[in-house]
Amino acid sequence: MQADFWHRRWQQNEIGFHEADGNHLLKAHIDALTLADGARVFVPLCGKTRDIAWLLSKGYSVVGIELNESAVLQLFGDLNLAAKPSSNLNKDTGLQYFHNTFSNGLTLDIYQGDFFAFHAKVLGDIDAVYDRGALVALPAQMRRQYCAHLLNLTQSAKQLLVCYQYKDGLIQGPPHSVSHEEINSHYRHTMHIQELYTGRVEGGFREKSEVFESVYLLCSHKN
Ligand SMILES: C[S@@+](CC[C@H](N)C(=O)[O-])C[C@H]1O[C@@H](n2cnc3c(N)ncnc32)[C@H](O)[C@@H]1O
Repeated sequence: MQADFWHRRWQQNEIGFHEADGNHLLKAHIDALTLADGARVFVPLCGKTRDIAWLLSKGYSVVGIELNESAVLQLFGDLNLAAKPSSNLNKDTGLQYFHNTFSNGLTLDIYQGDFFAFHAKVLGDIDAVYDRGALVALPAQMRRQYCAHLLNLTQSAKQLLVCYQYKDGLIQGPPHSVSHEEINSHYRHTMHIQELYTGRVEGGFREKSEVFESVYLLCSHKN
């Protein structure tokens, strides 16, 4: 059901969530993640986000997962890279794998398929998570499962999380409104949650101006 919704969006090119210049909050707050050169950043539900190009340009490797094949092909096309799946469907997960190693040694690994079928051993080691448009893309009943799976997959890696908030019924999600309280309820047991920024979304969404965006830094209690 959910999958059909997203495949239709991509097929009909209804991708208003895609930002031609990437996300300004990532650029403003990346330093909060204190990443080492060459760090590997996981971008769940990545679409064809230009944030991947930006992360690569800053010297980070990127691993992403995206449901829709056309989105993955467009992502590689936008990066002027050949998009050839490296192997057939992974038998355990049903995921296709697209890979590129750049001349500077950075890597881009994109898995195409269902995030909920992704395994920690396929993902490998990562240093941080960047979630923009992933948690907020999912309906309320899936968000708890998403957060639990994300923590599991990434062994509670530190995370930069971008969320939107608006009054009930102002617009029809996605993006869904995800409150600070809800983020606490998903992550506080495992992660320390720091709100780095909240402000109005410039230009609003669908002609509604009362929409706010927030950035959170999540760090495991263990670190
Ligand atoms: C709102 S878009 C955000 C994309 C990207 N993060 C961005 O900021 O442009 C959500 C994306 O999640 C993908 N998606 C939805 N459910 C998914 C799932 N279960 N597994 C993998 N990707 C999924 C959709 O196809 C869509 O491209």
